[in-house]
Amino acid sequence: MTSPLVAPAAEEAPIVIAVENVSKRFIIHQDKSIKDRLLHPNRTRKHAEDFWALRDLSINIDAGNTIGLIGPNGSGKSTLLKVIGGILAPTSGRVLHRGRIAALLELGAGFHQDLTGRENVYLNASILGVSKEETDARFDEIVEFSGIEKFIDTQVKFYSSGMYVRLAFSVAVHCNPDILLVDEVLAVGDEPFQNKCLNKIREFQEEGRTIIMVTHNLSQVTDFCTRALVLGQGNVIYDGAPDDAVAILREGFRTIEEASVVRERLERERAREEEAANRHALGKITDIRTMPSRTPMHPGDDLEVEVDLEVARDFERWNLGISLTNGLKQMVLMTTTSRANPNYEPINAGQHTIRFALPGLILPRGEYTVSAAFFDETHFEVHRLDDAGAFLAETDDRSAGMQYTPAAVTVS
Ligand SMILES: Nc1ncnc2c1ncn2[C@@H]1O[C@H](COP(=O)(O)OP(=O)(O)OP(=O)(O)O)[C@@H](O)[C@H]1O
Repeated sequence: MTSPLVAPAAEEAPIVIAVENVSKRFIIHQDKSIKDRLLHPNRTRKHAEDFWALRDLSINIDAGNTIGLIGPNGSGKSTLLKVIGGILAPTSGRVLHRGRIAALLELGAGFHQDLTGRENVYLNASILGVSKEETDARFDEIVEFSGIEKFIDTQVKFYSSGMYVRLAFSVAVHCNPDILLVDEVLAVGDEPFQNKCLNKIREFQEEGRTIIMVTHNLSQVTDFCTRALVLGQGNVIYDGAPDDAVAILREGFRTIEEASVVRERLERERAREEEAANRHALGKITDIRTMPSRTPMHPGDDLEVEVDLEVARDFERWNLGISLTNGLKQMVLMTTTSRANPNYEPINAGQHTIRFALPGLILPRGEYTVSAAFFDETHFEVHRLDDAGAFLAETDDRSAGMQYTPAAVTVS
């Protein structure tokens, strides 16, 4: 059973729940096959089989964390939560905890069917260790939060599942728990109530309380949890960052080995992203200016493009490309420093302006923009700036399309 942790921990966030080598066995009774029954008619119709819902789990949970327990159906989430809450005894191992636990587990658990909502509030609160006087003081708040004032004196057997959850959640959160255990039950409430509960959970987080939630709503895990455990066949197959836990679950992995393959891949991806972010920080295109020899431009006019570049280190080899795009988002021309001048110089850390001269452009009528991208020695795109420096081109309409030419015609 769950027992109080004895020695207070010295570190800042003490361990409030310690699951130590917990296993849970259920005995499943199954009907025997027809053959078995014919061969042994006098024996019982059922045979018992051991089923291990939890297999030697050890988990420490620090105060102030919000833990998401996720995993496929039947992976042991609810069983683990019940063992932590002291509702189920582990077959072996033990759970230690510090502080008051409020558990919102199975629908209606802890509620007595023949008692009214009011009576159940007192019953539930007393199970959570709250005195009658304290419950008296909080009663109105509990009922108001639940939003079921009209039914508070009705026997709970007439409640809808949503009404149960409203009252049970309200009692649990108003009993000042240090640790709140929430099973999927919240999904039963309507959306406004779910939001109210989630806001309450946020409040609890800010107050430094510990929350463990079982949910199939994976966005709740990434939005709310500071840590997530993925269970698979009674084992913890992942314990760590909520984003990774969700990725592992989404990819359908069920064993520790399979999950570790994904974890390694995620770590590699993260390292690559980090490296890319570091490299992106090395250069920035801050401005692009276009200077046509005439505005609007006419066929045969020259265009100058200036790109302001700021780099955080020296670059021996580098490249900067510009492209002209028309109003249909088609690239009509591109060039780079390496194309325009294969012998261009290295650049030092600091500010630079790169000038491109584009003489004698013959552009169809329309609006154009310029994009620029800066590449390092490995051709990695450090930074790009799209669709800056707009300018207009004008023609005498002697031709149309992707090209302009001053078309002439004779008829013979
Ligand atoms: N009282 C019980 N008797 C026998 N088997 C049980 C009992 N409670 C749970 N189990 C079995 O233990 C396994 C784990 O169940 P549990 O409810 O913990 O899973 P879960 O991960 O919460 O699943 P779900 O996502 O479907 O809620 C299941 O195979 C279930 O059938």
